[in-house]
Amino acid sequence: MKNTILNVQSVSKKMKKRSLLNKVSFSVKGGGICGLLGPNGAGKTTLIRMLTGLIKPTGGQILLNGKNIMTERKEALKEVGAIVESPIFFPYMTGGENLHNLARLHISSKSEREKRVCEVLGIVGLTGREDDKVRTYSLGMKQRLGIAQALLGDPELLILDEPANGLDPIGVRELRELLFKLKEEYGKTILISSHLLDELQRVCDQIVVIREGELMWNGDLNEFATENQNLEDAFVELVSR
Ligand SMILES: Nc1ncnc2c1ncn2[C@@H]1O[C@H](COP(=O)(O)OP(=O)(O)OP(=O)(O)O)[C@@H](O)[C@H]1O
Repeated sequence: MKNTILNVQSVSKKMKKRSLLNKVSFSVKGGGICGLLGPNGAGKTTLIRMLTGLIKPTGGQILLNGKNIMTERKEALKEVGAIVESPIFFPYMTGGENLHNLARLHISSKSEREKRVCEVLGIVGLTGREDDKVRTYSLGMKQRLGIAQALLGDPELLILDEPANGLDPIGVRELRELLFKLKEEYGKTILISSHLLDELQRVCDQIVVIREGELMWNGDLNEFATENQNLEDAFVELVSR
């Protein structure tokens, strides 16, 4: 039985008396890829911002690999690496320099830092391009550099908010292959939010759907999208009810 890496327990967020999320609960087991779906304004980014410690829930609990994000914040946040909205870089620095800068937050020893930067460049397929300035990178390369940044601290859970947005078909395929590699070779657990439902259907084991801040579905992809109904049809039917 695999450990639960992400446990969202009755999480709510209210802002200015408005309910953005209302008692949302679900969990994600280790080594799985979970798709977070919902129409525009459903609350996906709000949830992701809470899972990465950028904002606080107004109710409920979030456990990252068993650590409570509110009471054990530092330890809990070590378990997660994320790209929220777009990855942030210094465009006039090289990909390698961007990674080295960020690695200082995670690793104090210079030689260990250099080793980890080399490793993450290899994982995301950017070895050989680390001395090029980020402004010369394609969007696909920038997304992979963003994933390399998220991997620096070797987190159990990777959270990617709409990582495939704007990528061409080759970039989408490379991202897909990278996600499989992270899951299968490195044992990472991945939570991915996207509106590209065909793509989610190819990569996910689990699906979570929210609408207007409410949990609509949580379960195996194969239970949600059956042989007769693809993910897009099942999603549209669910959120149109
Ligand atoms: N700081 C804020 N103050 C008030 N309302 C907010 C704030 N941030 C987000 N919202 C509202 O919360 C709701 C959920 O927004 P959120 O960005 O989480 O949705 P989403 O599911 O990520 O949407 P999309 O698919 O369009 O990215 C929206 O109605 C949004 O207008």
